[in-house]
Amino acid sequence: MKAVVATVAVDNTFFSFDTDYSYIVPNSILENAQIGSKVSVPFGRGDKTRDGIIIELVETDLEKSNNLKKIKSIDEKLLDDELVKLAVWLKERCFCTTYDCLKQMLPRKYGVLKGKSERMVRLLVDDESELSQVTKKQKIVCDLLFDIGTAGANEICEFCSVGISVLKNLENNGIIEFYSKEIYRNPYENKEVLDNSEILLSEEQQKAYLTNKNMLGSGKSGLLFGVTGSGKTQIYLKLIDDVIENGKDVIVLVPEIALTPQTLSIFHRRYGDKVAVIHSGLSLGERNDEYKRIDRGLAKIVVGTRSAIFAPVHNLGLIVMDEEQEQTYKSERTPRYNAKDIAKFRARYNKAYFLMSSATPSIETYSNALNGKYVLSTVTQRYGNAVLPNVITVDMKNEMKNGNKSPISSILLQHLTETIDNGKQAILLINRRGYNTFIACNECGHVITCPNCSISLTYHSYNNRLVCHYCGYTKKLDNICPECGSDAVRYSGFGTQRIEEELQALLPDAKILRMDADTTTAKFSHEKLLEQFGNKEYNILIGTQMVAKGLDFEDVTLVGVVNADNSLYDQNYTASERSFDLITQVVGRAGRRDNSGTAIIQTVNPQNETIDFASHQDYIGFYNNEIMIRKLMIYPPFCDIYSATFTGENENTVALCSKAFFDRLVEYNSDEYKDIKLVVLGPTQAKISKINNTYRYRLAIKCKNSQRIRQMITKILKDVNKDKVYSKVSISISLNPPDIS
Ligand SMILES: Nc1ncnc2c1ncn2[C@@H]1O[C@H](COP(=O)(O)OP(=O)(O)OP(=O)(O)O)[C@@H](O)[C@H]1O
Ligand SMILES: [Zn+2]
Repeated sequence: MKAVVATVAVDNTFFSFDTDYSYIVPNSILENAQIGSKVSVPFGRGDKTRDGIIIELVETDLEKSNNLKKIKSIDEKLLDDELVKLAVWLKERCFCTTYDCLKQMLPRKYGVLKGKSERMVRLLVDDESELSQVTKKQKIVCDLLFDIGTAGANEICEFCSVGISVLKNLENNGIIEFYSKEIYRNPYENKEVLDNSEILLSEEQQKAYLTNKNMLGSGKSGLLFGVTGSGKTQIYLKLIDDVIENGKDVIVLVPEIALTPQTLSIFHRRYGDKVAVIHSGLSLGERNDEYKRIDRGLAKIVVGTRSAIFAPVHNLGLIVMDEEQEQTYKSERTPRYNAKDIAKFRARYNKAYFLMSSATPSIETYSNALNGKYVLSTVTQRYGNAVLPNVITVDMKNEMKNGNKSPISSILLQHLTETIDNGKQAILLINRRGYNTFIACNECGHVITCPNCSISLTYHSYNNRLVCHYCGYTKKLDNICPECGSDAVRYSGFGTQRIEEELQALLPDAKILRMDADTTTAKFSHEKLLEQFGNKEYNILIGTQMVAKGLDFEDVTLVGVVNADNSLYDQNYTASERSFDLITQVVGRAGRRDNSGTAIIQTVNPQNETIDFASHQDYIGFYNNEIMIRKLMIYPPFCDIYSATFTGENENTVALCSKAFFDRLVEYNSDEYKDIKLVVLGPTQAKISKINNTYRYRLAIKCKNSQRIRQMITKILKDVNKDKVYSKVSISISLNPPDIS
């Protein structure tokens, strides 16, 4: 006698115990059992019912399967074979359970919900480790929000079977917040196609387009590298036209939906209701609707953030990743995947093509393009008559010497005045929000920091409070030093609010728009503010990095970087790359049409190489310099880095846990895993050693990523997890994270 045995990924199991669970498929449901089917299974000693997904089906002898439990009931097939294979592949790389991976692809899990709610809820914390004190019910709510970003308050109560008081308590603890949904303009309002005119490419654009067109159907990856304003969007729109014409589906990934309203509207105008949009601002109901439209083939083009890479398209032909260098493509939550790796997997599986696009590609990507792993296409000129802006670097040390104490140099002020007089617009980048960014006691030198985090507090003028940008702690402003009691507390450092105030004093008639996390608390107010700026209701837009990228405004002729030094001295190996990217991108916002543009970069280090390369928009120069440093110091792409982060409420236990991990690592590496070459950095306190009363330690392993090393790390994790002493420490492993400090 034969029996069919299913391998089932079961919900809510622990990584340390995760194996593949086998169940007998009873004859009564055999007909419906498929890979990707949702099932209910008995689990554990009490045989409690759990959800699961079938990931494999095999026929065996009945005797061999005698002691197996039986599947209780079966539901519809929720996932294509492709996505199930992807989950299994991902699980092997992300140190989590198969179900953790499947969950990324299972929006229909929430499919029972109907209706839209106006009152929305979103998380205020980024990391699960910050949730150590929540109740069981609160945890269910947080897990849901971690999965999907935001949801309606009613939806959450219904879905998690909790009362509104659970949400209220989470709100009181600063873990979630309520917001009204009205501010968000429904992207699907405008469903008709408004503009499907043929795109006429310039000669250079055409060449890049043809290179990529040749790659359709190859299963491979490519890089479209073109200076800011070179029309990369136009090139991939034309590719998308081709793919759609061939009856295939497209996924377009963007770094953040709220910051790319312009890109989104191009897609809506061109493809109408063939576009599905997936991002974390959708309610459960909306998300569910979008997945249905994709699944049924009504939507052919999925535009979305990182998680849209898991969209259930059935006939994938092309994946485009816009601004491929952005860190948002790397998930720092379980499963800690990089959307790029998923894109490569899906391109290979479907014989589709994966195209990355950027004016400032990541060092790894450009290196892969040079060594032939990716197909490289390049656009060196701006489209039409537009030229790259003229760049002026201002040495702020001289400004000081000449008696100008303002954060706005005289040259920048003069250009701002001229720009406004000419009826044009300016964008100013300032990297910090708030008013003063540094508060210390003149008497004893004490720096005022957050009581919950190892972070200095920022002064916000609008509510006259000190605020922690990590945990949201706030405190009323007073001038008394908490350490020595003197009233000599002084405020320094410039944030966006301070710059706004200074500018308004210098240019009383100017209409100034400030955009940062404080002015855009409602997620989609970005869109509205940008629209107002586009309608020329303002002369100057000032903001944090959210004003630096992707914007395409005809009348912006001046760009200013108020303090180019802010991000340069970060301890991370990616620091120069990030500064170069930010400065190049913001400079690239000026003079994108017929008007020539000017960019003014203020710095106290005019000799700094990164600033110099960025001011010339010299990516190749920057790359050649940076790749040498990476090679010398052995950093990616010359190695891979696994970083392990240890977090918990008791600092001593966290430190000991990181040490235990380290000891195991050394032990295994000198014995069973002797063949693996690696270098360990740490363990040490993380640069931000405490967030929301949770202590953080770090360890980094430089190595060559392989199945062997993943096996070794898995073994160490299981060992350490089994030790009860460390049961309250959570360990997360991430491959090549942008931040290892
Ligand atoms: N072939 C074309 N026909 C008409 N307009 C074009 C063409 N190519 C580019 N443009 C216009 O030039 C401007 C810049 O193009 P686009 O925004 O695509 O550049 P980009 O390379 O994506 O820039 P960035 O990297 O700075 O975001 C846009 O307003 C776009 O409409
Ligand atoms: Zn804090």
